[in-house]
Amino acid sequence: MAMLRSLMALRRLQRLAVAPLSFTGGATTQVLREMSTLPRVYVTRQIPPEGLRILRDSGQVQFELWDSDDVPVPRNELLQNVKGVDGLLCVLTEKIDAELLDAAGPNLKVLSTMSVGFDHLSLEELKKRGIRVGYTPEVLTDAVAELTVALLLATSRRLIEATHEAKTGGWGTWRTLWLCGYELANSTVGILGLGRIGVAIAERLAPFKVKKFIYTDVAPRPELAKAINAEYVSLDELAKQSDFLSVCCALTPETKEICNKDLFAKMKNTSIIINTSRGGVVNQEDLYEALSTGQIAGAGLDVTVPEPLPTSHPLFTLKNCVILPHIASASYSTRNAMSALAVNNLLLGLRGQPMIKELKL
Ligand SMILES: O=CC(=O)O
Repeated sequence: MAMLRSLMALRRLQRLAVAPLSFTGGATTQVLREMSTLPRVYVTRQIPPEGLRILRDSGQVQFELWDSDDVPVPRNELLQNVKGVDGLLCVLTEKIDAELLDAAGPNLKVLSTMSVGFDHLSLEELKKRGIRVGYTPEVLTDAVAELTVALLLATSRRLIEATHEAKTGGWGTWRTLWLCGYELANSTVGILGLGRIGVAIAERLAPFKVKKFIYTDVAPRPELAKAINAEYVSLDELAKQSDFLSVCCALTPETKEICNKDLFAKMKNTSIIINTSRGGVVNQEDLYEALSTGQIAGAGLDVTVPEPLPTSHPLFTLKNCVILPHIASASYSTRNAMSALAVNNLLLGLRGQPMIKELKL
């Protein structure tokens, strides 16, 4: 009888433990923390339903989540909410640094970020503490490549300017050179940082009759380059030869502001730069100068510093600069796949098993 009672109590506990808790620090949360022995997880954002379902159905953890997608968890609350957790699932708006890891304390074993980029994580601090890190590459490659092509065409064929003119009375008679842009046919496309995403972009651009693909990286990547018949060149040559320069590299100390006035000075005045990696790779003051003086023809940016870019930023005043609010991976299927992968990485990590996608620290 006693055994039956404890079994029933355990079942009840498990049900409670896997219910999503959107209250932070309330009495209910406190009671559940005290009752359950399952590993504790904090999720810093309301994640897409696929990931949430896996987390909820796993029965493996008790979790709390910041129940909003519109407002990131304030830093102070985050520091409070991570106290004592075993696992943390974050998105790219959270800075995971020594202060946060100290606030979490020694129980934290696994961090899973719902992003391919990891420049918001202090890898050194994570490594020092023996915390394993999961991330979400590959599942977003198609979406990012697709958006990059869309942004490239919107910029090179001046689509945003054109719809604005059509809507606001600028559309007069058909004119021979009005709203002319640059075409991909017979062009040279340069890729700064050749990885899966760079290859996927090139594969999509090739049918537009691109003449040549070139790329640069820390070293040649012959296996990847072979797939798209791309030639390895220096950064200087990349700047000089590219009609379209697609920035696809990770943000690291080496690539920080690698697109600066020296690089823009080497580019053709008919060239277009597209950045779907991280805003920090581009020096925005130098970019403004290059665009406003006609040193280069246009820029398409999905990423900026800071994000959101203030509406008063000078780059917003330029017709030849198309700015998107960091949406490269924003398709329903991809964001769901990212959330599922992030949750599975977390659960596997907490079980001490290899993650599906784990960063080597
Ligand atoms: O920018 C998006 C990501 O890193 O996933």
